[in-house]
Amino acid sequence: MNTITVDHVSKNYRRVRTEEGLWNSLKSLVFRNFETVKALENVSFSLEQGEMVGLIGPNGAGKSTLIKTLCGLIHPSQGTVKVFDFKPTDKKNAFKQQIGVVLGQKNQLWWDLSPVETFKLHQEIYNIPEEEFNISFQELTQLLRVEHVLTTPVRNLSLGERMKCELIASLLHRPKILFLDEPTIGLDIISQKKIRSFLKQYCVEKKITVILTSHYMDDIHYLCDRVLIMKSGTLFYDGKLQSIQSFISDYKYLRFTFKTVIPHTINLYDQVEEIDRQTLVIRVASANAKEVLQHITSCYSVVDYSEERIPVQDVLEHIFSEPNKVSNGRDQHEAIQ
Ligand SMILES: Nc1ncnc2c1ncn2[C@@H]1O[C@H](COP(=O)(O)OP(=O)(O)OP(=O)(O)O)[C@@H](O)[C@H]1O
Repeated sequence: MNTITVDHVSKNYRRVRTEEGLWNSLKSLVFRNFETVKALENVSFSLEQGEMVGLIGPNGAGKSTLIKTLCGLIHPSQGTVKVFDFKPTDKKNAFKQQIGVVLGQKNQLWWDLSPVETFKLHQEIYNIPEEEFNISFQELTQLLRVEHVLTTPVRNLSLGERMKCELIASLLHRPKILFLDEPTIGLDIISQKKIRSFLKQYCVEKKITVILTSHYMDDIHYLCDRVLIMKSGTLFYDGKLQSIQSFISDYKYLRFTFKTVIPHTINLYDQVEEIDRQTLVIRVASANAKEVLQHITSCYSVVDYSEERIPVQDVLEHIFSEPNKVSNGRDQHEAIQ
């Protein structure tokens, strides 16, 4: 069953455009020039119950706009969004009960209250029965190991402790969908790992549908099989994370291990990715790979050779820096058909 259906959604913002200079700034107080920003353009996809999906893209790609549209915070300019059977912008209480939101850069915890006081407030807001609240509270605080900070004012908590409490606040009412916008931002590696493994364990067990926005690819790798890549407001790619490596077919990585130290005479071709005493990894255009391979193996003493998959990070860099070329489908391969 689909929990989220986004059907040909576009969102345009109108914003004031001011020209440079004092005179133009003054003039714009009276005569306003507006420009339209296409933050989302014809975006369609659907998610099934329990799917964990990574939403990635460069700055300004439209990720936050999409999350806000799904939460009902903004109206789409065109198209429809359905979350279960709800239209998010109707903001029905029954809809709000189904979603949890964590925005890494914004607090939902009250700064001067302790976490437990905010959790009690959430109990009131979401009308959570006492017994249900106690069970969720125990389970979440134990899993995230925050029992020792529950009565400390939020302003005195570390970033990691605060983020764990943010997660608890968003899950106490047992939502079926969780929107996570940069949940590990600014955390040290150990705290990032703890939050990731908690999310994996908890969300898989409870079959919670998760949309995760993160600039840390480790989060996406660990938690999401499927990724939605946004670029300039369009859904550029929708498919398995592993499949994006085959997205770039125009170059390859070749790894050579030489019998002796790499000779100075060697032509390093397109690009050296890694070079050590006896090891060389080069990035070559796929069309030239065979010729390069033949040349190196015939001219030099190579003891080992392999073709390597292009790291996901490099594929993304390539996608983000390329001029827009939309591949809007379930998977790159499906999209092209
Ligand atoms: N309230 C707004 N009014 C006008 N333009 C906006 C508004 N909010 C966002 N935009 C514009 O819409 C585009 C998409 O912005 P959005 O915040 O959705 O991108 P994003 O992918 O979340 O970026 P980031 O990774 O930097 O958070 C950007 O060009 C942004 O300047």
